[in-house]
Amino acid sequence: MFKLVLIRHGQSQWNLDNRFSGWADVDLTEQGKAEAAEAGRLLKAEGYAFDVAHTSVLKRAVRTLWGVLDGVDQMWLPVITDWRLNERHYGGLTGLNKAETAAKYGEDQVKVWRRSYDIPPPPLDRAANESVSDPRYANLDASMIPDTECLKDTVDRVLPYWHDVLAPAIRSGQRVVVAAHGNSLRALVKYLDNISDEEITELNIPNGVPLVYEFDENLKPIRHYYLGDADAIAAKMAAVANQGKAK
Ligand SMILES: O=C(O)[C@@H](CO)OP(=O)(O)O
Repeated sequence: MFKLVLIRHGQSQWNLDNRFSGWADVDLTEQGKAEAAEAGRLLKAEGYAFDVAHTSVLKRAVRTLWGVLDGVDQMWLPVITDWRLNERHYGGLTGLNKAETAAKYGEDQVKVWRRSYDIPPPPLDRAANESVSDPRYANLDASMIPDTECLKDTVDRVLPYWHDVLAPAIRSGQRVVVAAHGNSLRALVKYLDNISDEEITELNIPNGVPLVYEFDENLKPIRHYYLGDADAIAAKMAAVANQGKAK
């Protein structure tokens, strides 16, 4: 049996401010750092240790990974950062307040932008897209840098990472931890659990909670579960869903 541990970053400043984040490189709040540390403690208490760690090129995920690695006392572990694990690009919504956007365009429209499988938010103008000149993406062909993404677009970049990097590592026996984002993890989980385009609209991933996948020898998922208090996790998931309400 193979195992994989996924974790969405802890609370970020823009999660707290209820702003669309996407590729904006916002940091964790103190609560977010505490969530990462708690996740590390939980993993240590449950006997987890890893051989390799993967994360995005965004500091909220990187710093969450640091908290996890500190908790399991493996800060020496190889860490691979890759843009393909980044949050979904939120296009022209980046930086806007979610509740204000819902008040302006309606909650249904905001749910379409947040959770529909194949309808992207309005794109950024290329000239306003700071990622194009950001050195962290310098090795990427400019045509690969999105101006917006729907979940399907995110699936299209996350799945090659799964097939080319993560799955071979797991199959070779490596114990892998991945610290990423709400929507890059939704993209991966959609594939792993064969979730339909309709059902994925209702899936929300909580901040800073380890999500364990167990696979058979063909890397077919046997089961998955979050580590931690079930009621607290359910409340965190509901809070994510409710961020799109006008209030
Ligand atoms: O703002 C974002 O980038 C994401 C994750 O924080 O939000 P949402 O849950 O609205 O897709």
